[in-house]
Amino acid sequence: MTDPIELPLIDLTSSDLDAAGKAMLDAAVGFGFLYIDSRTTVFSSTDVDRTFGMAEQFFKLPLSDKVPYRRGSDNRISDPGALNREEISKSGFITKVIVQESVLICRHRALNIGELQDEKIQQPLPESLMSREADIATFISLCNKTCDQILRLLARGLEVADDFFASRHDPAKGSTGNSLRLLYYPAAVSSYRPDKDIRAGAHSDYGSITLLFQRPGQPGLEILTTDQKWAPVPVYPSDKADFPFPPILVNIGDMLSYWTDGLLKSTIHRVVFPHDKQSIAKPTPQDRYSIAFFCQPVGSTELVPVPSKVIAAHRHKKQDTDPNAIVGYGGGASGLSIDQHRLTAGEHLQSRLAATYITTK
Ligand SMILES: O=C(O)CCC(=O)C(=O)O
Ligand SMILES: [Fe+2]
Repeated sequence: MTDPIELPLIDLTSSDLDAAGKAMLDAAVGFGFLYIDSRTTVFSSTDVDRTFGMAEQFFKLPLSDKVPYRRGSDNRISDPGALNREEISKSGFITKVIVQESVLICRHRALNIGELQDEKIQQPLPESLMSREADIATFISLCNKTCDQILRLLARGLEVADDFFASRHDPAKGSTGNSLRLLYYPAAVSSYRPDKDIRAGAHSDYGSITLLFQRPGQPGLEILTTDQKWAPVPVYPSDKADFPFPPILVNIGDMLSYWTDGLLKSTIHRVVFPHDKQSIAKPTPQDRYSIAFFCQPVGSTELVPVPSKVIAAHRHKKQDTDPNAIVGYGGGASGLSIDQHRLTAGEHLQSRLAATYITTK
């Protein structure tokens, strides 16, 4: 097995914005993944613990109470009924999914909460969550604030206006398709097949950035390194400080990678049953809970070229090795989709969602 990966730990409150922007950009270019130091975020440990508490309460409901909240085609309605049944086929993901077999069983349960409107939940949810609407709204607004801080630092690193990305992700400007996903990965059971079973299959995320909250002692995420090896991502970085809660793991999604002509990496990742913790031969196979927040631009945002010299330099370098590469200023190749109109963020997301979910009745 590959050694755990050492990801950079980024401080969101640094007064040296140029240095913080450069550190953020280097991590996004080098790994596509990074930690945000939880001592420097807008979240308190109470905000995080409370949301995990809601997730535990929800996933402990009897199955019959959860089935009505299965996901609809708009990616908003929840999906907890997909108990061990979510299937990802070889053709399911457009290019990036890696599966050993045509069908892989992903052992997780997820509840997607779509964008709120006026702090109100827009989908049916069980009473135990509906009654916590204000807490959910608070958590989502802290996630949005964190994404805003990250996008500003990335813009600083790319040497464009600080609000280049942030203003295009402002939920006040229109619907974004942002979503909060509560995830539960049950511990291995006796029928667990170490060579076949996986908790979440290999994939890249679709949007701009994803925030991932994890629990102490519940690892499982792995990323595919440039030499095509799976490297575990520890819940805590090796220089373990006194964090109030595990650092927020951030990864770049396909859209931001496309938008920056591939400079920022949308890295393939998966969730496994870590052998040391999850083998059923061990006395206590463990559950894993995580919370993901998927951040996207306002749907109508045209993925216009990013006027960044850093991206231009990256493209020129690519062109040196491939004379047919198109040189531009961000925007994904020439910034135009195949039918020659500028792709919007909403179109980009819909094309990925449509290709991913297979209805399994
Ligand atoms: O739960 C995790 O650790 C990762 C989840 C994930 O990658 C996803 O939902 O896209
Ligand atoms: Fe993911």
